[in-house]
Amino acid sequence: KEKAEITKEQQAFMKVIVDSYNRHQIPQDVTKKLLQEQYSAEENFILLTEMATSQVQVLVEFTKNIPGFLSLDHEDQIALLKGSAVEAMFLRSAQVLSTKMPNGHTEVLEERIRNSGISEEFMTPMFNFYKSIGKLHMVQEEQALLTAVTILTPDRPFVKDHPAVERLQEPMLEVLRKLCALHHPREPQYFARLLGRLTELRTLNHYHTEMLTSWRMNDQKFTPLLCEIWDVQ
Ligand SMILES: CC(C)NC(=O)n1c(-c2ccccc2)cc2c1CN(S(=O)(=O)c1cccs1)CC2
Repeated sequence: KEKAEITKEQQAFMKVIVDSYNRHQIPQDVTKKLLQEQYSAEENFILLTEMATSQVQVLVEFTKNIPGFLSLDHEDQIALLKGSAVEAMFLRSAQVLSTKMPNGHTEVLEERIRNSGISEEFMTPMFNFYKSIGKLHMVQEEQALLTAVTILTPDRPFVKDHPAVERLQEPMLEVLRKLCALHHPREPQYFARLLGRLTELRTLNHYHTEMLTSWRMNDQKFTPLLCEIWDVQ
């Protein structure tokens, strides 16, 4: 019985992460811009650059609030951020798309993303991922914890102290497991399905690297922050 109950300290721990997750939303005006009048592919690209840049800023703030993160080795902190930035961006994108929007808005948003200079071959895996996340109907706490679990993945490139990262990720996974049981009582495999999405997310890293090189061809500009976090230029 006690295995299923979320303890008092787990509640407090989760509250810190969920509050931080909710506090660091992407400014609605940026998403609103994507929904306004017709844009050219170039303008859509610039809007996505703006959104992705602001999401990285939000990601850094959220990560700093993860209990214990700031006591990790500083170089490992950077390695975790850089290693998870693209996955966190796709996870956030999926969450934005799966949030209830006024009818028609999701389609417009999809249209803008499809017409932003991203080659067709990356659209399919990207939108498949968005759909597979949408089908899970995650509650906010699950979204926040899944993002924190993604950031605290010990086997990122250049991470030196794996055990220290595992020690932070484990309690997150434990709370996430209990949350899944609590919010999806009729789906005993829900937690496993959630973690399965993280595997799908990793494949998007590869597509993203390919996207970047294809963009480099027709000299699309990124912001200094995106270049820094993605190791481009
Ligand atoms: C919410 C934010 C984080 N999402 C976002 O910026 N999106 C979204 C997106 C998805 C659903 C709703 C709203 C937007 C689709 C794509 C991106 C960014 N990337 S990118 O970072 O590779 C990029 C390419 C060119 C410049 S930046 C490309 C694909």
